[in-house]
Amino acid sequence: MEVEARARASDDLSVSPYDPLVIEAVKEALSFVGGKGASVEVSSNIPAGWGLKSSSAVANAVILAVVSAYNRRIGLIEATKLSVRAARRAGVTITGAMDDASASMLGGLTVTDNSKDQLIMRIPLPELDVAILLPSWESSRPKSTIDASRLRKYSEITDSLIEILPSRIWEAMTLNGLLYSRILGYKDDLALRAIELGALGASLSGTGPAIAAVCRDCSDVIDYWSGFGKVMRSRITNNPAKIS
Ligand SMILES: Nc1ncnc2c1ncn2[C@@H]1O[C@H](COP(=O)(O)OP(=O)(O)O)[C@@H](O)[C@H]1O
Ligand SMILES: O=C(O)C1=C[C@@H](OP(=O)(O)O)[C@@H](O)[C@H](O)C1
Repeated sequence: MEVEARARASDDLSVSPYDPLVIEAVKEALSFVGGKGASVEVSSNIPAGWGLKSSSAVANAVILAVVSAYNRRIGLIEATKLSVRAARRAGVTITGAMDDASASMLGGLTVTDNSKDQLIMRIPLPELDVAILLPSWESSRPKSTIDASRLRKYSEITDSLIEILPSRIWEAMTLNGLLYSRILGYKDDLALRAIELGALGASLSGTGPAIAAVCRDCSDVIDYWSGFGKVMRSRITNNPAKIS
């Protein structure tokens, strides 16, 4: 799944689609390069508002495109920090989501402290098969519908799963997903069924409602999940964001 942003330096600001996050990301990049304006177009095949952190990928792509339109260079971690700031300003995140933004920017698995916008570790992953289900009875949800203060009450438990990394990544994914499904009121039976069908890990994705499974071969999970909504197939990547 990919986001592409094309940018041209200009004297004013024009963005397509016209979206608060895209505007905030352009502004962050302009303030980094000291530029006046940019014309930016974004295209993405990541469904927005399903827990797949489409916003991190969009903000990352916009930052890199605008910086490069001004013929400037930026480190990927610094670019991620600008992207997180844009996401906070646009109100599309609870914590800033440095975890998701850095994973999208750097590839692989990243562990972060979102309260400090700090990258703690990056772990390369086997480039396994991934199934994603958008359940037909659910719909996309804005982040503002989530009670962040209630989620924070579980942070000791979710943080404890970091201790089983890097050896037990898929188990941590599954346990984290079970807990978040329960807290946020989603059914967890389809993730559990994926485990029974051979997935290494299966879980609510982010704050949902999408569900994701990681497998050596997700064909059986995809056949089963197809009866419950739209299934997308992807692959884990360790590749960083590309500037071309
Ligand atoms: N293709 C896109 N073009 C422009 N903005 C997008 C696009 N996809 C996502 N976004 C931005 O990301 C936001 C959704 O992100 P978010 O609420 O974090 O949901 P999720 O992480 O579940 O995808 C949208 O409101 C929009 O600001
Ligand atoms: O907004 C946030 O701070 C977060 C949202 C979640 O992602 P989604 O937006 O994809 O649900 C989650 O994965 C991430 O760790 C933190």
